[in-house]
Amino acid sequence: MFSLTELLSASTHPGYSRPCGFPALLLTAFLFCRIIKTVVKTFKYFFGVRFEVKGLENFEVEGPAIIVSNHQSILDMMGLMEVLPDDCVQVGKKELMYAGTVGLIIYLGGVIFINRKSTTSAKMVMAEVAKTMAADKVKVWVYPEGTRNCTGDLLPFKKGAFHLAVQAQVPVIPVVYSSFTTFYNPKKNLFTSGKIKVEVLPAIETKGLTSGDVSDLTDRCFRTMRETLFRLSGCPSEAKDSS
Ligand SMILES: CCCCCCCCCCCCCCCC(=O)SCCNC(=O)CCNC(=O)[C@H](O)C(C)(C)COP(=O)(O)OP(=O)(O)OC[C@H]1O[C@@H](n2cnc3c(N)ncnc32)[C@H](O)[C@@H]1OP(=O)(O)O
Ligand SMILES: CCCCCCCC/C=C\CCCCCCCC(=O)OC[C@@H](O)COP(=O)(O)O
Repeated sequence: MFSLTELLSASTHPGYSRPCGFPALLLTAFLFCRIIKTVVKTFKYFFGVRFEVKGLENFEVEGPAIIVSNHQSILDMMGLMEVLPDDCVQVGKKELMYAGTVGLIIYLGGVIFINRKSTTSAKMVMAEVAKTMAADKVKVWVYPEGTRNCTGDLLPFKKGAFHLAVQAQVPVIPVVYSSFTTFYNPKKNLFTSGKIKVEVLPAIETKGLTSGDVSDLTDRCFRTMRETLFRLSGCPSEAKDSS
């Protein structure tokens, strides 16, 4: 079994054999994230983006948790830094690691890389995270849509985050960002000034749940987050449901 620290350094290598010392990497990642957070939190003033955050107290669960949120664009990185708990790492696609300096920074920031093209490999990495996140006392942030989506609605959720929560028997904390559609053009990556509402929702417990409950848990989170997305974006859910 590997500690999350080892996994962070080895998750991109088959067999996870790269050895690593005491939690230096994890601690470095947390420290690094704090610095990144401080820097990125200033970006909003240059970009004219405002954040209105509610429900931060819902992060205050005892021990680790899985955080799931909607993922619309690169702008989410600003939104992420507005609320990111200090003891949290993200799950990201492995391609990001090869993105030059940004890749290196993300790597040092503690991102757990998965291969989306190989369910078996992604499941293996996540199973290791499930085993070790309690010992390492970390929260893990997953984008359950599995890709960026700026349509004003949610894509169907992938199940990895929810398997992870059930395997680790830790709560799921949904976080919802209002739609960027009114001020962001994803094709041109252009945006005007705008306000993003963020809501951290109450934790959903998974104690006692088994793999047979994962689909229901996924649906429950999806419905709650979709309702919240429509509410925060000021768009009536009835209209969306009938489309
Ligand atoms: C300069 C600044 C620097 C800053 C430095 C600091 C950090 C700065 C922030 C960086 C931030 C990065 C942000 C990255 C943002 C992305 O990279 S988002 C993209 C990557 N993330 C994801 O894809 C996560 C979501 N995806 C999943 O969870 C997917 O389920 C997986 C694990 C990838 C698998 O993919 P899939 O096969 O397409 O998915 P799915 O249909 O859910 O599963 C297939 C089957 O396997 C089962 N299954 C899935 N997962 C599991 C599992 N874990 N265990 C058992 N069974 C499973 C399912 O139940 C399903 O079976 P059935 O229920 O249908 O029978
Ligand atoms: C355009 C202005 C941008 C302002 C915000 C700058 C914030 C900078 C903070 C950190 C930058 C480095 C982190 C980059 C992480 C990129 C995360 C991302 O969005 O990856 C895409 C991935 O999820 C899904 O990929 P696809 O949608 O499937 O392909």
